[in-house]
Amino acid sequence: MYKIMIRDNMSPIATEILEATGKMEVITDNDKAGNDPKVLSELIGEYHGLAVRSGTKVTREVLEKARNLKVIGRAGIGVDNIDVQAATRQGIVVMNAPGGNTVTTAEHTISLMLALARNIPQATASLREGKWEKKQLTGVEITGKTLGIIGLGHIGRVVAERTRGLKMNVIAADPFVSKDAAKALEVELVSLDDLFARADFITLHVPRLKETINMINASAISKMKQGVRLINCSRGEIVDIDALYQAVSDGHVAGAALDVFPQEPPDASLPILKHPHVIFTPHLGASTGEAQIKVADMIANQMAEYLLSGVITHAVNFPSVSVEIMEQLRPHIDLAEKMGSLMGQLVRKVHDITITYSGDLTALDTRPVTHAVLKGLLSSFTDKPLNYVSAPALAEEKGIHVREVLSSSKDDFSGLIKVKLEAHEEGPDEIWGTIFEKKYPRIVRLGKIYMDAIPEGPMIIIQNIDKPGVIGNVGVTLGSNNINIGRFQLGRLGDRALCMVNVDTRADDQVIEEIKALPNIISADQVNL
Ligand SMILES: NC(=O)C1=CN([C@@H]2O[C@H](COP(=O)(O)OP(=O)(O)OC[C@H]3O[C@@H](n4cnc5c(N)ncnc54)[C@H](O)[C@@H]3O)[C@@H](O)[C@H]2O)C=CC1
Ligand SMILES: O=C(O)C(=O)COP(=O)(O)O
Repeated sequence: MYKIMIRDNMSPIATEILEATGKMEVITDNDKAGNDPKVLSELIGEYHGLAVRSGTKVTREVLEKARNLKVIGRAGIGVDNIDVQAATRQGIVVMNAPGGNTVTTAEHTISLMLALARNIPQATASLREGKWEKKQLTGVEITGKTLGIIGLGHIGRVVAERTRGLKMNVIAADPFVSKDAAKALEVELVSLDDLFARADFITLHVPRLKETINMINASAISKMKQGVRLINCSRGEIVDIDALYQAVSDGHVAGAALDVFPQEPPDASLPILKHPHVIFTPHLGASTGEAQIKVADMIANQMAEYLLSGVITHAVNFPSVSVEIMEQLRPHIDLAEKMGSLMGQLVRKVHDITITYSGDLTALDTRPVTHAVLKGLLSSFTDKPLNYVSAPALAEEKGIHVREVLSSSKDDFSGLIKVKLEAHEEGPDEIWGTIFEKKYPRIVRLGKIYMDAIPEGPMIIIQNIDKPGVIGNVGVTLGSNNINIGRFQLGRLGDRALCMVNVDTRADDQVIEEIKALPNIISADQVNL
């Protein structure tokens, strides 16, 4: 049974989906850990899965205690409340649910823009106080006004489409969107400075990144039109809240609508909370029944699929692969891990790896196969627990440079994986592998010598001078030590030969030393695959 903790008032559909697998015990914990990572750290140890929204801070401190955790599911988009780097290093998959709350958040943005334009929250409060302030609460029309969208991604695009229908002139700044893509949306793509200079309303839809934190600061605001109105449904840290307060106070910014805050919930003493031209919602962008069902349904299914079948979708720290592609990749992933492992056991202190894919493999997403090579290779370099998620992070930590190449060269195999190492030591620097008949793994070359070897179980790899008697001597040595040979594969190039011997039981070090001492032997190593 897997133990899953669900937090942050997620839709109950998540629990239903996970429990329906019959293999998961779900604990809903909305209160116990509150917002305090210390309390969560004490609880997390026994859980295999954790599902959260934005309320839970999954910090390094929490992750250090998460010894059984395999997956964190974010029922929403932003994963900035999760230390993804620390999770990756620990091999924990972090998944989100892109698209599930897009429309709802775009609709909230437009609601806030209209409420801001027509002073609706202020008018409600005024009436509640028994006043009738028609003159003071006069608003502005949005028709014909220019809306500047910063971040033309999922949400930005829905906002663009809907606000064009409201007869706004929509411009956008996003360095990662092409002019053609924007044109297809009938949006004019402009520079950030241009957007600041032209927009009557500005709405933010960028992720929280080091480049976007405080992007709306005093200097940015000074480039905006007098009387601009700002809407923030992205993340609180994108706006320098003190600079915004200053700008609404001196009238440069006519008003602002904030759904998100640098600290959530914000301290009640935050000055901007009292400003009459600023309206607020408590991070409600994604809070509709419809969106919450969609994101909870997505994340629960993704988490179950990963825990039960190893299929990873919408992970932010691992390439996402569909079930069908995973089925095609699976034999290659297993082979790649064995190839990496074999090389890791033969050659230590690697500093550069080039993995070349050719044939059928080039049509697939080969990134998971690369992760498998690294996992196999690095498992013999570390005693830390390692999996497909953490392997690239560990390679980076060890300063190993990894290069992936898709080759169109026609080899004699339908799909070929070549792993070439630059190592600090002597030894075969290259291994080639393929899959026969869609399921049988084969090593077809080691170093410069072609082979036909099955990578499984204990194997003895021998390099020798190609002279008579070597095979007989190796056979006698293994036989006299009661080690049965399963397969004995040979290859040669010039006067050099290579034996890859599958043995039924692992040989003691002393047997390997005996083989090394035989005539014409250059090297003998035992690996376990
Ligand atoms: N208030 C709420 O409840 C919600 C808030 N969000 C926030 O909204 C953000 C955006 O969500 P999506 O549209 O789904 O994400 P997305 O990833 O589809 O779009 C983000 C866009 O920002 C652009 N971008 C990145 N850096 C930029 C920069 N320096 N300048 C301009 N553009 C830049 C990207 O190219 C991308 O097109 C999320 O990251 C999340 O933080 C998301 C859902 C609900
Ligand atoms: O999906 C996101 O990024 C959101 O900000 C939504 O947050 P929530 O799940 O409503 O706490």
